[in-house]
Amino acid sequence: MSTQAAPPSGRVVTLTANPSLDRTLTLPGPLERGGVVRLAPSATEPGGKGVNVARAIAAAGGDVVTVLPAADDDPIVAALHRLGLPLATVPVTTPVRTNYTLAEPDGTTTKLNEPGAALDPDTRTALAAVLHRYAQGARWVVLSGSLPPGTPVDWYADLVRALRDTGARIAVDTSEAPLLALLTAGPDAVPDLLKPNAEELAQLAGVPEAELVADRDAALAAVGTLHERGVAEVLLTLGAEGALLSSAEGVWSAAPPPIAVRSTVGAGDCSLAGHLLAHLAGAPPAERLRFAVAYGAASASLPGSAVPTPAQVDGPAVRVTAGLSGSTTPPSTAPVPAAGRDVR
Ligand SMILES: O=P(O)(O)OC[C@@]1(O)O[C@H](CO)[C@@H](O)[C@@H]1O
Repeated sequence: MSTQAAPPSGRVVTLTANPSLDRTLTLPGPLERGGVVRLAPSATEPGGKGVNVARAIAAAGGDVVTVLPAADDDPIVAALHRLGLPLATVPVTTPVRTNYTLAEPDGTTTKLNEPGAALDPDTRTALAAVLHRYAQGARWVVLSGSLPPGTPVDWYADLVRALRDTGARIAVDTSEAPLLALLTAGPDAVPDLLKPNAEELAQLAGVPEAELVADRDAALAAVGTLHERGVAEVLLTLGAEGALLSSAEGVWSAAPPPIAVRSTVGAGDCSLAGHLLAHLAGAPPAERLRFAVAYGAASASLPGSAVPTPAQVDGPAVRVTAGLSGSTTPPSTAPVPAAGRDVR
């Protein structure tokens, strides 16, 4: 169990352009395709990557606002109100998608994500305006998750450019075409922090995912290609293998404590939240990584898309190493926990 040395200071604003209601189906045994499965009662939680980041930050007492498209009477709005999460919605006429998680007893997590409804150009413009307004004076803006169908793949790049005059740092966690578009959009569209997982980095670097997970030098070389494109800080989450943080200040790697994995959904989002909470508390890079891994592990040990409270996060249990094979960095005054495979 761990608490931060200082409380998080400053606002975080997250955007979830393609939010979801996450329905977790808990299977009594291994999935048998073609059979009838009698489920335990299932739970539904508000989700989408930016929503999860915001929930974890709010649970730690951080100042956070989450921006999303949703009708006022959409169940996700009521669910977020119940959690007390400050939100700014742009109204739409289509319901928020439902994403399904199949959770098997051995911790295997299978995700079935609906595409979500398309956003019309006016809604996109309104989302960008709301985001810009809340970003004024914020410390971080987080752009997370897939883009709804039909959204130009370079929309995140446009948002990064538009947000620059707010002075907020910008973190991005996305995948596939939007991630590629972001990294090829030019130097004025580069985020301050990128949080790929091994699969995403492998796609970007053209290297097999297994190689990145097994070989830290290969992972570091691939991360280097992101720095070459101007990304200042990279948080590479490696599921059960921990994570790596790289910036001009150096490189740190961290291994999570052994945990019983219940659901890896949202573990990557919680890792990003842990990093941001540590940054807001003034923690140095090694501690930011410690918090990232500790939060990811705590998330993976919880069911469904649940996010941990600080009391569930065990920072000192995370082994942080300076460099790839250097000496272990003991916890400073700050703490936190880490992850199973980070399923999108
Ligand atoms: O379809 P996307 O936007 O890539 O991911 C959506 C999603 O899988 O991400 C979160 C976990 O990271 C879940 O809450 C949500 O269902």
